[in-house]
Amino acid sequence: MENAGRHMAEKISERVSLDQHITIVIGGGNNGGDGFVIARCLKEKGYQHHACQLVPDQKIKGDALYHKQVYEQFGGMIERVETLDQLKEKCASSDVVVDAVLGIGITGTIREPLRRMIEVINEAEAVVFSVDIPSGLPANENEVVDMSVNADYTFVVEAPKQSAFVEGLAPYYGEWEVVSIGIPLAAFSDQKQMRWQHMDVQRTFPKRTSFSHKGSHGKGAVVGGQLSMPGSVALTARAALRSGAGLLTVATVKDNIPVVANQCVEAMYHVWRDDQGILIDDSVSSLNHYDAIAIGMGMGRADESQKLTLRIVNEINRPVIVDADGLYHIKSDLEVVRARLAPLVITPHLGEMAMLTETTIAEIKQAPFSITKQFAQKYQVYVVLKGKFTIITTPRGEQVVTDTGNPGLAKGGSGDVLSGVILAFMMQHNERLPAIANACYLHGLTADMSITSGRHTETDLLASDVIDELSVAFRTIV
Ligand SMILES: NC(=O)C1=CN([C@@H]2O[C@H](COP(=O)(O)OP(=O)(O)OC[C@H]3O[C@@H](n4cnc5c(N)ncnc54)[C@H](OP(=O)(O)O)[C@@H]3O)[C@@H](O)[C@H]2O)[C@@H](O)CC1
Ligand SMILES: [K+]
Repeated sequence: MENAGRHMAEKISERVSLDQHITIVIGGGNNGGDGFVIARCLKEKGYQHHACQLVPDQKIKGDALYHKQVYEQFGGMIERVETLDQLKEKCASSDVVVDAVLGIGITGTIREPLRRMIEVINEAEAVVFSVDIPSGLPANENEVVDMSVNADYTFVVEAPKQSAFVEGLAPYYGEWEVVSIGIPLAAFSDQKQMRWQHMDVQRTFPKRTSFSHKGSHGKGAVVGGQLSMPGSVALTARAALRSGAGLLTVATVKDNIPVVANQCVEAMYHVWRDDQGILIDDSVSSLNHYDAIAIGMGMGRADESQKLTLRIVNEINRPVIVDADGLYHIKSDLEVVRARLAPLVITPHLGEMAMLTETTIAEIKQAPFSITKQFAQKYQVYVVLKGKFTIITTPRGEQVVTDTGNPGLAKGGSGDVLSGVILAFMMQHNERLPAIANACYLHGLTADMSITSGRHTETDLLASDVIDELSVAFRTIV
């Protein structure tokens, strides 16, 4: 509590000047305890502040009581705020409100008078900094907001909670950052998701050596494309080559080859359907010679495509990434997926995940972590649930989140590019989770950097621009 409060006071002082007035609103649990530490640290720094206790004295116990007493011993004054009018007056005379009323220990609907007090905080013009979580907001997904502080900024203790990544709940946090208090992540319950960050990419990204040759970076294959959609496989292939694939073969229908080859001269080509549209048998078995295979992009939903997808999932003992139309094909026989032993990565967006799990998009938005975890564990697959936050789940149920990317990626072709980056990274990395998480992180970072650099806007950014800009993001980690 001392560490948490001290770090948060430090963060507050980076954003608030000494002539601004701060009110710290304090509740009865350990979240309130953090509030007493913050009040003492801000006092030490010379801030004009009011520490307002919103609950009766008997509610302050344990560590929180200890820190209340320490604050008082330092000459701090605690004001007991009981009425809404008293709270309104305090908020009106403050530039900043520090919200230490309720943390992750809430149960049930928010009781009075705190409920109306939260409304008062939200009506105030002051900037609101929430301690750990906006007061009243559920920490986990799949819960509804009864009454919550609408924070401008939240200092999350040690690890973000699920609600920070759930569409309907995330906005209450405002901007947020993690305040580390030196507790290992493993000590947290699994409701606290791990955000995959830049330092994780730097830590896990494989190094290329000067003795590298094309074979040592893996041979990959991209299987997909039908006559009306040659672009998808080309995007996946180019993204894979730009992401370090040593050798890449595109298996597509015959008439596509000249079109795709024109866009991707570095790849090799293979026909998977003959002139009558019939699957060529040895095109499946030959895939066992590759280090990883991506399938489904621009593939169409014809029977032959379905047959090919299911045969690859069933017969190929190399890592396989299934995207786009391939996801519809595996849905037709998920038992083949469950029976498969080699790694399978699926990369659905919300609609595809709803289709796979026979739920609705609204249900997935409400409980993305538990729905994907259930599916990943049941079918023993890696799931990349794409969205504003991308949730990556392993067959064992471990989950990480990447939060790079922007609306510029919400366009046709982005998924094809991501599949190509995942394919290439899986060819170069022995561990699956870092390979996939690094791909998602860097794909999003590329889109972000294309916009912050001023070279593109969210409106004009194309999937092929992201391929061309990958080097900018890669340069930040090598
Ligand atoms: N995790 C860590 O390692 C660390 C955690 N830390 C901090 O501890 C926080 C969690 O603390 P916590 O467990 O004491 O719970 P907390 O959120 O303060 O809530 C309890 C209070 O809320 C009240 N209350 C409950 N429901 C209510 C309702 N519906 N409506 C109204 N009131 C309600 C309840 O009242 P009661 O039921 O007793 O009447 C009680 O007073 C965490 O968020 C972080 O800030 C850090 O200090 C450092 C290390
Ligand atoms: K809070």
